[in-house]
Amino acid sequence: MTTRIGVITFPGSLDDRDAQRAVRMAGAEPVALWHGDHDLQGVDAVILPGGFSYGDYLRAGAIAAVSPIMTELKDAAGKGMPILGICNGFQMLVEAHLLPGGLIRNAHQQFIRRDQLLTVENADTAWTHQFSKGQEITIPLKNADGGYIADAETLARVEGEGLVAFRYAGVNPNGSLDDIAGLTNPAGNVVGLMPHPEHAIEPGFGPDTPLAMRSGVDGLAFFTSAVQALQAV
Ligand SMILES: NC(=O)CC[C@H](N)C(=O)O
Repeated sequence: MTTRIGVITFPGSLDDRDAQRAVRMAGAEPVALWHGDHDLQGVDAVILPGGFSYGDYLRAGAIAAVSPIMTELKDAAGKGMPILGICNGFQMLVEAHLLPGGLIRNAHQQFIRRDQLLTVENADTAWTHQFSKGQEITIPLKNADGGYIADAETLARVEGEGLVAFRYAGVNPNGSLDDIAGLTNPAGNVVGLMPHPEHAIEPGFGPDTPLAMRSGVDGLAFFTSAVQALQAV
């Protein structure tokens, strides 16, 4: 049976089409979902895409986190559905308390765009199991509000329970605590990260370092991991 992965579009989403394309390239059927509907259309997994939902008013992701479809999304998350939040989608997941902590303005106060080296810290989630722990991958980063924060107690829990999915390697581009670039929930079905795997799925369209040095396709395994996990059920 075809795996169907929904991508929710919010007012101000930018990367929903790119996420749909990544789903298609991973061998699944993308399903366009709308933030204002109370309906996940029976999909097997959901992606919250990057962008500037609601213009990043209040805080990035804060208004999207209380939009109608989040009721159904939270319910599905609790039942184990694979959910991936990319950049603005990661911001939504923390604002919706599906992942712990918060995301604030980059420490240097600038929007940043760079090809970012990451270390895979948790390869035991629905979206990362085709990687191996300690693997280094390059994924594009482009945001203004990527600084990860958490109080001491939350950070100790995040580290102690192995909820760090990705860390920035080489440089910390935004002042994130413990170099945290992405998180998983304890069950491993909900994953969020600031970099954009959907922009690194095809040679020539990914990170802009010489292709001889880097494949530019490190992002594809996020999507094929979820498809494989769902097809194994
Ligand atoms: N690329 C994005 O998704 C941007 C996310 C968010 N609006 C920020 O600037 O931090």
